[in-house]
Amino acid sequence: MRLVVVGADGRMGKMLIRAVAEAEGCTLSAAIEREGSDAIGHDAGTLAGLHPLGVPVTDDPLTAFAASDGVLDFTVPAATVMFSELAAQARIVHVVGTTGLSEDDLAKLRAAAYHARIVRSGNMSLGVNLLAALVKRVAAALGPEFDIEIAEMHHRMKVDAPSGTALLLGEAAAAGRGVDLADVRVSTRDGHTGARKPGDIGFATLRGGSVVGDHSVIFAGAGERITLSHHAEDRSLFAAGAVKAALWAHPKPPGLYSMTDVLGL
Ligand SMILES: NC(=O)C1=CN([C@@H]2O[C@H](COP(=O)(O)OP(=O)(O)OC[C@H]3O[C@@H](n4cnc5c(N)ncnc54)[C@H](OP(=O)(O)O)[C@@H]3O)[C@@H](O)[C@H]2O)C=CC1
Ligand SMILES: O=C(O)C1=N[C@H](C(=O)O)C[C@H](O)C1
Repeated sequence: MRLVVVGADGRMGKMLIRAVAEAEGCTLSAAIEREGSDAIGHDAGTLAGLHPLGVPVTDDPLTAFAASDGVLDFTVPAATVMFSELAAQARIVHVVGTTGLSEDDLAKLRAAAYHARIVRSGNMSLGVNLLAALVKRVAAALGPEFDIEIAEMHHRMKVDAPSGTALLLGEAAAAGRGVDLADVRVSTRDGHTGARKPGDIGFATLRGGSVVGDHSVIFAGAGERITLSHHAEDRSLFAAGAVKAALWAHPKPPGLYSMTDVLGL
C-alpha cells in the first residue's frame, strides 16, 4: 500500500515515516509539510532519523494523493479538513489522528467519507480502545450514583484540551449510561461552582514536561472509587495503529470508520 505522511516534520509525522518504512506491505509514496516549512526538500527518511528513503518532503498534497492509496494525517484541524477533501477526490484511505476537531470539521469529514475511506480516532492504540470498551461496560453496570471524572496529562506542547482520548473515553462512559456526552460534559471548573450535578461527566486537564499521554477514568461512589487508567510510553504505538488502520481500510467501501472497527472490539 502506497502511503503519504502529511505533517511529516511533526512529532507524530516522524514516527509515521518510520512506521511506514518498517511495515510489511507498505511504501512511503510521499511526505508533505505546510508551505514554507523548513523541512521542504529534505529527505523524509533522514528527517525521521532513518537512512535516506529517496522521498523528498514537498508541499504538494494534490500530486502526492493522486499517486497514493492512503494518507496518514496527524496535523491540525484545518489541514485535516482540507486533506479529507483531497482524499475524497482521489478516492483513497484517510487515517485521521488529529484531535481538537470542531462539530463543523466533523461534518466536513462525514461528507468526505462518501468518497474516501476515513478512519478517525482520538487514539490509535489498542490499549486505549480496549479501555474505552471497558469504560462503557463499567458505566452501564454502576449507574448514576457513581460520579464519572476523566483526568488526562500530556506534554507541554499539546495545543488542544481535553485530549481526543479523554473525549473518546467520555463518549464511551456516556454511551454506557445511555446519554449524550454533550448534555453532561463539564470541561472547566473554577471559582464557586456549586455542588457537582448528578450525571455530569467531568474532565481535568494537566499539561507539562514530555508526558506522551496519561488517561484515567474515575468512578467515584459513596465510600469507594474505581479507577481505570492507560499510560502511553512511546508515540510509536500510535503510528503502528495508524498503519494498521490504513491497511484495514484499503479494501473497504467508502465510509467513516473508527479504531473500534479496525480492532474488531
Ligand atoms: N489519534 C492519536 O492516536 C494521536 C493523535 N495525536 C494528534 O495528532 C496531532 C499532531 O500531534 P503532534 O505530532 O504532536 O503535533 P506537531 O505540532 O508536532 O505536528 C503537526 C505537524 O503538522 C504540520 N502541519 C500543520 N499544518 C499543515 C498543513 N497545512 N500541511 C501539512 N502539514 C501541516 C505542522 O507543521 P508546522 O509545525 O510547521 O506548523 C507539524 O509539523 C494533534 O492533534 C495530536 O493531538 C497525537 C498522537 C496520537
Ligand atoms: O497530542 C498528543 O500528544 C496526543 N494526542 C492524542 C489525544 O489528544 O488524545 C492522543 C495521545 O494521547 C497523544
